[in-house]
Amino acid sequence: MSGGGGDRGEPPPFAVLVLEDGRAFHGRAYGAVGETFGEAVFSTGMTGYQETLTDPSYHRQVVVMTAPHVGNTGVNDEDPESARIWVSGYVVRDPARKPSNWRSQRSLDEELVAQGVVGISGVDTRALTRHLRERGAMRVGIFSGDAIPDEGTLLAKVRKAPEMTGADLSAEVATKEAYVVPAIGTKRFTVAAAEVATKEAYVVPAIGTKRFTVAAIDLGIKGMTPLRMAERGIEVHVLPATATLEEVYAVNPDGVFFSNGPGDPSTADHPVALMQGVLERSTPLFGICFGNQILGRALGFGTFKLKYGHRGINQPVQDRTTGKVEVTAHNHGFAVDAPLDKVSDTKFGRAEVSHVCLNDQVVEGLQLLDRPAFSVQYHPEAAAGPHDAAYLFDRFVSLMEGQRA
Ligand SMILES: NC(=O)CC[C@H](N)C(=O)O
Repeated sequence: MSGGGGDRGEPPPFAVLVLEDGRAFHGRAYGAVGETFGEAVFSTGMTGYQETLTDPSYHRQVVVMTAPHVGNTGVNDEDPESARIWVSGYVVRDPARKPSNWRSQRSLDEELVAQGVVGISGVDTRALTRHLRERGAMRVGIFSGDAIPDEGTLLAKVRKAPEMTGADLSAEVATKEAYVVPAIGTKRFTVAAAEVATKEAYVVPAIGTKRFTVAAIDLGIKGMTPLRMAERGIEVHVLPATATLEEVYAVNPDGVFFSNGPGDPSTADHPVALMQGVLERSTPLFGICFGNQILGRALGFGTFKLKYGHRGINQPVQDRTTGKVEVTAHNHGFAVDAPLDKVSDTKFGRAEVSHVCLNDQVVEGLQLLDRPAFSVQYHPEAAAGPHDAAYLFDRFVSLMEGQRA
C-alpha cells in the first residue's frame, strides 16, 4: 500500500494525527499505512530530508517538516546517514507527485513504504508547528487506513506511548560491534555489522597518510562524522555505546570522540562515566550533540528539556572564543545547564561555555581550559546543512597535535 506521492489514480487512505493534548489534524496516508507513535518535533530544514530521516538521533520522534514540499528530489543510496530510517513517523504538507533529480533512484513515498514508516500528508504543518512552539514538544500518534477508531480511542493510545523525558535510547541505535573507518586513502569505507553506520557508498576523496587514531563512541553516530575525521587523516575506530575504558584504550587512541544520539542525556550514565575516565587521562576529547550533553554531565552540570528544541539547518551560533557567528545544523531537544557569564570550576579544572545559540542563548558548546577537551551541541559534520562549523574537526586535530608536541 502506498501513500501520498505518486501518480496513481486512487487517493491514499485517510489518516489522522492526534497530539497528546487532544488536538487532531486530518490528512492522507504518506508512506506506510498503519499506526505509529513518538514525540512530535518540527524541523525547519528546507533540504536534506534523507539525512533527517536516517539520523539515529530522531529515533522515537515523529518529525514535522516545516518546508511545504517534501520529496521533490526523490531518494538515492548516497545520502543516508545510517543504514535505515529512524524517525518513527513523518508529517508533510505537500509531497512531490513526481521526484525529479539526476541522482533520484525512487520516490520518498516508496522508500517510506519499503521501510514501513507511517506518515501523513496534507497536514497544515504551519498550524501544527505553531501549536508545538506554543505548547512544547509532546507525544503524538498517526493512524491511517480504512478503519480508523474514534479520536477518543486514539487519544488514549497516544497518552499511553512512552515519553522522551527519561528515555535511554543510545544502545538501541548504536552499532553492536566495533568497526574501523580508515583514514584518507584510496580505500572505500567498509562497515561491518553496523546497524547504524556509514555505507560503502562513501568514497574517500584524496590520497594522504594516516596521522591519528580516534576511538569514536557510537551513541547513534551519523555516517558523515567519521568521514569528516577520515578526511583529516584520522583512522576512526567506531565502538559500541557500551564500550569500556579498556576497549577504548585498546585501540591506542590519540583522541576520543563521543557522538550524537537519541534520548534523554540524564539517563546516559555509562557514557558519562566512560568520558570521566578519558578526562582523567587527559586524552584529547571531542563531543557532538549528545556528546556535548555528556561532557556537561561529566563536568557536573545538569541537562534539561527544551520546550520544543532546535531542529534544522539554519541556526545562528556564536563561537565565543573567536566572536564569529556561524550558521549551523541542529537536532536537539535537550540542553546543558551551564553558566554563560563565568568560568566554572569543575573536577576536571576550569570549564566555560564556548558557543551559544543567538536565537535563545542556549548553551551550544563547552570547553575545558586545563585539559584538551571540548564539545558542541550542534552538527559541524553538517549532512545536511552549511559547512561553517567544519573548523571544529580541525580544532580536534590541533588538540591531538598539541598532545604529541
Ligand atoms: N542529535 C543529538 O545528539 C540529540 C541529543 C539528545 N537526544 C537531544 O535530543 O537533545
